[in-house]
Parts: sequence; structure tokens; C-alpha cells
Amino acid sequence: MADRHHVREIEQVLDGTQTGRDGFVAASWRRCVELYGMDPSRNDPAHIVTEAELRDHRKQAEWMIGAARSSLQSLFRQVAGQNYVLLLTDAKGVCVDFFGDDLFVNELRGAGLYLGSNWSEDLAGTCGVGACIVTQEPVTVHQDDHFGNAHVSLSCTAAPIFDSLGGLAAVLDISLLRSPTPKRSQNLAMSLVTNAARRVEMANLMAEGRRDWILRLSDSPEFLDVDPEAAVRLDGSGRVLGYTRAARRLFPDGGPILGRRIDEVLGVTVDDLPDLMRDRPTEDRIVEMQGGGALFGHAIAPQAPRAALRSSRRDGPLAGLAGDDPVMEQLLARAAKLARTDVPLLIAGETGTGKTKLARAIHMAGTASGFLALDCAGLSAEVLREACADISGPTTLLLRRIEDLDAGTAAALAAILDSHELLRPLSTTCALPSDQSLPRPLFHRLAGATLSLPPLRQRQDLGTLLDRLLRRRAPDDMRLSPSARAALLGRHWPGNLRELEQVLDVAVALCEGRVIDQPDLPQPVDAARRDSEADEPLEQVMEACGWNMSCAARRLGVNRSTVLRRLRRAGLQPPA
Ligand SMILES: Nc1ncnc2c1ncn2[C@@H]1O[C@H](COP(=O)(O)OP(=O)(O)OP(=O)(O)O)[C@@H](O)[C@H]1O
Repeated sequence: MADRHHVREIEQVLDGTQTGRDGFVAASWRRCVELYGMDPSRNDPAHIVTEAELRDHRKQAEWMIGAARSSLQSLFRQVAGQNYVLLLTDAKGVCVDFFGDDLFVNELRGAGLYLGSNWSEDLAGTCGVGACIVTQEPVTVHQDDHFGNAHVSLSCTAAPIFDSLGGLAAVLDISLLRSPTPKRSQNLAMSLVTNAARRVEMANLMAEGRRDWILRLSDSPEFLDVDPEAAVRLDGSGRVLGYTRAARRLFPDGGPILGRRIDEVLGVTVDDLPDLMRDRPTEDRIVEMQGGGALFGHAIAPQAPRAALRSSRRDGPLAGLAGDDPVMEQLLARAAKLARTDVPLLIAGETGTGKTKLARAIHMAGTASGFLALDCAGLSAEVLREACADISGPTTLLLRRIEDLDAGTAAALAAILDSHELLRPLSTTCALPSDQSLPRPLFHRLAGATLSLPPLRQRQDLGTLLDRLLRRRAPDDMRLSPSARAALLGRHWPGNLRELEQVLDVAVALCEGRVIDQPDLPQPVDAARRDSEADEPLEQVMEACGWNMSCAARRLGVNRSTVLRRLRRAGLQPPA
């Protein structure tokens, strides 16, 4: 039977009488009667969606269920033995994940504290999940705060979980079938549930943002690295790409947050983020707020794309020669197969593209035990014969720059190859394979297959190579500022990997602190050539880059949006 006092109090509240209820509860009661046409004297049971509907809701919320699971599990462990039930509902109020004591399953199911129950306010009346969805704030709806008579024994505390774009994604609810009378008995539940919701948002932002800067913030240095309060995800120019709910307080004007620059509200630009990384003591990582006050910051640098990790895991000595570049991926896959044969290989490419390095890696991945490397420039027939005199057993003969071989040495080489069956030549050349001046029969003996290395300006893994080469020559904590990195990514690199290595050697030597900035970088050696190449017809550039925007931007020395603008102006489109 309906509780008369409860019904009377609802009537009083609707008449405008203050009965001491929380304002959000009174507002919800009003909506229940005036908006949803509900009757508090009815004893409506919990609303449970069908199996098929539940499957749909769970499917849509799959990512959130995954992100929240470990937080829910640890929260459930914290309240174990106290008869609490945890519900994760989607933004519509349908319970998509559930943790409760198996002993009370039937009772919980009857009370709607189970998978598939729908706690939206228009169906269930005033309740924790429903009020949380409407107010978008953490709430406790305790006992007769509930509108429907069926729920007045429950105590429900719920906190909203927002996605990184600021939209409500889910509600985390902790409920008791029976609770002590005072509402304040649920203050601890409130603190547990809001902290758990914050951690779910954090985990979600971190998982989404591996390729962007993440700035985590805390009021206290002790919690900064382990349990920060708020976080934002930033692009290379310091604009907000995503945020956790608590980061809203950084933007007190209440306007939209996405796309805003972080230096509007904090005394840091994206160039300062390397100073806020974990290698500095937490107490030193102070971030001034533009409106006064300060926080502690923990910046996490963009990580290499997963595909790059995958490619670098390729087995053997060929591993690590490239990052995430499709042309290099294919080339290294071919090289790995050919390495195990005795087919003579010609490795072609501009100067400094890594031909010699690739040839050595192929030798190491092959079966030959002997290795002999010779530079063809100035190589006499006599020196060649002498060097090959002692060869016994399978041997790799690395001939660098075969285009420099003179006619006499070429003839001697042909004779040596005839007499040494176990000699496998690997030759490098900066000339096009079709431009070789070598006698045709010798050329065919040297070029059983050709591997053409792309110039660095056409590679899409320049960022990965930058990081790898920097790590090899500088202490672990030395980094490039975002603007220095952007400047390097925009260079033309006529000297290819050799030039890149030299630029980094200079930068590391000139850099005073731990962050290499633009003034530490040597001027591009070939600026003039780059200017003239900028006149290269746009269509030609796009074709050379396989219509890859980043590659074209690098080649032209402009950013991607400029390439897009020029394409639009020229009316060009990628081939279908
Ligand atoms: N995949 C790579 N990753 C990192 N560094 C590389 C890579 N390939 C080459 N390098 C470095 O670049 C420099 C030039 O490489 P290498 O001598 O193999 O180029 P090359 O094409 O044979 O040059 P050249 O045509 O002038 O003889 C070397 O110092 C080498 O260590």
C-alpha cells in the first residue's frame, strides 16, 4: 500500500511548500507528475528491457563497459561485504553492467538492481540514475527521495561518466537494498562513486589519445602521477581535442572547450610540455593558471603509432630499419624473403638512403658466413683480385656504388664471379637501375633482383626515425620541442638519412638543456633547391607521393592544410 505521508509530501512540494527535500529531488518529483504524468500512489515494478534490447544497449556501450570494468571491480572490492550493488548504465539509463552479491540475486532483480533494468526518470520516476542523467551531476537519492513507492527502501548514489568530447556516456550507480535512515550515511558512497567515475574518464582519455599530448593535472603533487584529478588531450598546437569532466573548471567562462588553446587558461604552451614530463620531480611541475592559482602538471608525449610498433617487431636484422611506411614495409618484406636465397641483389636509391645499411642487414639475415665490402670508386682490378683471393665458403661481396666501377675492374669482377660460385654479390647504386653503364652481362649477374629505397622526403615514418636516431645519440630525457620537430618534418632532406643523422648530431651538441629547440637546428643545406622544387607541378608532387598529404606537405615544405587548399584551388582530386 502506498505510504500516505510520502504521497502527501509530494503534493505539498507540488504546491510550492518547502519540506526540507533537496532541490533536485523536488524538481524531479515535479517532472514526474507534470511532465511524465506519474502517480506516486501506484506501486509500479521495475522496468526491465527485453533480452534483445539489452544486447543492443550492451553492444552500443561496449567500449564504456571495457573502460569501466577494472574501476568497477576495484570499487566492488572496496565495498565487499556491505551489501552494495554496482550498476553501470548507459546514457539512457539502461543497466549494461552489474556487480552484486550472488546471494541476493533474486531480491536485487526484483528491485530492478540488475542487468537490463531501465532507470530513466520518465519510466522509473525519481531515482539515482535518472536524476543523475537529468542534472548531469553526482546525486544521492535516498529512500523516500524516490518518487515511486516501490523504490522507497533503496538508497542510490550515482555519478555521471562523460566521454572525452564532453557528452554524457554512462552513469555509475552504487545502491543498497536497505540502508540506515540518515542520508549522510551515503557520503562515503558518494565519494567512492565520483572517484571511480573520474578514473573511468581518465582511462578512456588515455586510451584514445596515444598519438596526442595528454596533460594531467592535480591540486597536489602527491597524487599527480598516480591519481590526477583532471586531464586534457592536446594537438601539436596546444588545442584541446578531448577532456575529462573535471577539466571544465580550467575554463570557468562555461563556453565550449574543444578547440580552445590551453595557453588561454594555463601558463604553458605546447612547447613547455616536455618540461612537465615524468622525469622531473612532481613538485617542480607547477602550472600557473591564468586566472590566478596553480596546479601540478604531468605531460605525456604522443606515442609512436601501433602500426609502427608492429613493423619494428619484424624479426631479425631487418627489424628497426623503418617505422610505419607502406613502401618500406613492402621493400623490407621482399628483402627478408630474398635474404634467404643466393640471388644477387642491386640496392638502388639516392645518396644516404641507407643502401649499405640494408645490404649489411640482408647479409646478416642470410646464410653466408663470409663478408667482404668494397667501394667501387677507384677500385683497381688488382686490389679486387687480391681481396677475393682468400674467399672460401659462402660469402657476401658488398660492392658500394657499382656505377663507379671502371671497365678493367668490371671485367675482373665478371671473372671472379665466374670462378667463385659461393660468392653472392650485393651491390649499391645511386644511379637508376636503367642508367647503369656496366656491360650488360655483368649487370645481369649483379642485379638478379632490385630493391629501390625511397628518398627520406617520401617516407611516412620520418617521425619514428627522428625519435629512434635521437634516442641513439642523446640521453633518454632529451627531446625535440614541438616546433623543432615540425621544422624537421617539413625539411626536404636531399642528403636523406645521413643528413638527418648529421642534423641531430649538431642539434644534440648545441642544445643547452634537455629540449632541442629550433635555434639548435642547423640551417637546411639545400634551401635553394627546395625553393625551386616547390615550383614542381602540384599534380606531379601528389603522384610521386601516392596522393599522401603528409608526404606531399613535407616535399613542398608546407603544412597539410596548405596542400589541401592548393589542391582545391587547382581542382585536383586523387585518382579514383
Ligand atoms: N633505416 C635506417 N635507420 C636509421 N639510420 C639509418 C638507416 N639507414 C641508414 N641509416 C644511417 O644513415 C647513414 C647513411 O646510410 P648508408 O651508408 O647505408 O647510406 P647509403 O645509401 O649507402 O649512402 P651512399 O649512397 O652515400 O653510399 C648511415 O650513417 C646509416 O647508419
